[in-house]
Order: sequence, then structure tokens, then C-alpha cells
Amino acid sequence: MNKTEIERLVAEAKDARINAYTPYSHFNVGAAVVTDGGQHYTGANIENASFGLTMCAERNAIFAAASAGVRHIRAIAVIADTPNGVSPCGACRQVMTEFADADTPVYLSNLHGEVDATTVGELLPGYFTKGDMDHD
Ligand SMILES: O=c1ccn([C@H]2C[C@H](O)[C@@H](CO)O2)c(=O)[nH]1
Ligand SMILES: [Zn+2]
Repeated sequence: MNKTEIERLVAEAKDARINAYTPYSHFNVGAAVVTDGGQHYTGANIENASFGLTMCAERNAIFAAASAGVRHIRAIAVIADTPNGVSPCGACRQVMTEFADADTPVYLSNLHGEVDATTVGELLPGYFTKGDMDHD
């Protein structure tokens, strides 16, 4: 991902954040993914009165891509109003691994222009995969 591509993905995550539905936490998150084919998908966090049913921005973006038939993601950006780049929750880290590689870039961003580049593998070392279900 070059600088222009990263800036575009972070800007898309920021735009998606506008549609966050957060009457309970008031913590708005946006996410954007770009696929191997160059298609872009976004998501925002959507809360529920039954709090546990809340869905994070990252998973909404990834599931939007997957629902459109995408099976591999090239990069992910996440943004929130945080002091440093927002830290994805454990569930989203695991879901990222399903359609990405250990070295797939993840850009953790905030509204002050911070963009911390990390990877799916760094975010969740030892993540559970298909191969972990193999047995004889
Ligand atoms: O990486 C994260 C962390 C939290 N949230 C959402 C879930 C909930 O709506 C709010 C507070 O946890 O932030 C996300 O969307 N992504
Ligand atoms: Zn999450």
C-alpha cells in the first residue's frame, strides 16, 4: 500500500464512521477494507439495546466485503476519536484473519491524523485457523 492508497482507505473509514449508531457508548468507529481486486467496502459500529448484539465497524466492513463475494482482503483501516490509533477488539482481530494473511496491513487511525501501521499477525499472534481443525 502506498501513501495515497493508505490515505484513501483511512478517509473512507472516516466517512463510514459518520453512520455509526452508538446511542449507548457514543464511541463512533469507522472501518474500510480494500480487496485484492481493488474494491472498497466500509462499515461503522452499530449498537443495540441488547448490548451484546452490537457489531463493530471492522466486522461490518469485512462482512460487507464477504457478502459481496470477496474472499481476500489487501488492507484494512480503522478510525475512532482516540488518543492513539484505535485498537480493534479481539473478535475483530480474529475475523480479520479469516480473509487476510498474517502480513496484511492494518492501519490504526484517529481523528488527529495518526495512522499506525500494523499487521493482522501482529494484532493476534497464534490466531485460530482452518488448519487448527485438522485431526487424524
Ligand atoms: O475496535 C473496535 C472497538 C469497539 N468498537 C465499538 C463497539 C461499541 O459500539 C463501541 C464501544 O465498545 O465501540 C468497534 O466498532 N471497534
Ligand atoms: Zn471489534
